[in-house]
Amino acid sequence: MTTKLVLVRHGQSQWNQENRFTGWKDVDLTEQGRAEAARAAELLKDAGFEFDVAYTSVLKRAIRTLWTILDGMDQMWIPVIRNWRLNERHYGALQGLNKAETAAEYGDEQVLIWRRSYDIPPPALELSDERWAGNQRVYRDNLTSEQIPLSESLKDTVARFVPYFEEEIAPKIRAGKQVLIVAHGNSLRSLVKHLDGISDEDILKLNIPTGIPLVYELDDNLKPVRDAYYLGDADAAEAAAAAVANQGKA
Ligand SMILES: O=C(O)[C@@H](CO)OP(=O)(O)O
Repeated sequence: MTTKLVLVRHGQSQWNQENRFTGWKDVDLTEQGRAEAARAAELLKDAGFEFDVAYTSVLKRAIRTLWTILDGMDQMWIPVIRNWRLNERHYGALQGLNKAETAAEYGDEQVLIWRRSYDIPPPALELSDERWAGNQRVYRDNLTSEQIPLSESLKDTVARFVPYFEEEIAPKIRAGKQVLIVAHGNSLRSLVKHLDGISDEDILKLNIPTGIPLVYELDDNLKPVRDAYYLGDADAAEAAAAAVANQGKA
């Protein structure tokens, strides 16, 4: 049996627009981001998707994207599960800084390592930093202090998200349920790495554009039976991914 799994990165956020490292900062969608989410709904509706369950993070840019997609598809009734394990990779002390300005200060190469390397985390937050996620009820009440990151590499994101995917989401896909996951650039990179078996080196080159549904067709072992593909205009998706790559240049 082949089952489809759809991944969507949230639409453009306020800090995407301002080109700032975002991570766990809970910024909302821009008008353009809302329009991207509405367009994603159209593409999914036109392709005939009927979802059984949806997963998202506890960050509003992803939640609102999911709401907009389900609203546009008239499938708002399906179960929605929010979990912090789908959150964006924590960007540590870089959260809030402008990416191009950071590249001008530290160099494009260093910013590429912070943004895209597999196992090198950005500089860590101090526990006393007001940006520390433990100051917010959503994390203080639901996570242990060890689970609240001060910074995360992609490897750390894989370690918190992929086991959740395997334990919670994979059984639904194996049972033939049509699953929608709305998450973030780097949390989705960690899942794509897992599904496609991308090496630690090659994952550096992978960029995911905002608001364009990425479709996987998976066999019973959750191996892709063909390359995953973006719905809609493939050239536009490729150009949007290239633009994401360029955000970290001076
Ligand atoms: O800022 C972030 O949290 C992410 C996603 O928006 O950015 P980047 O593409 O630089 O990893």
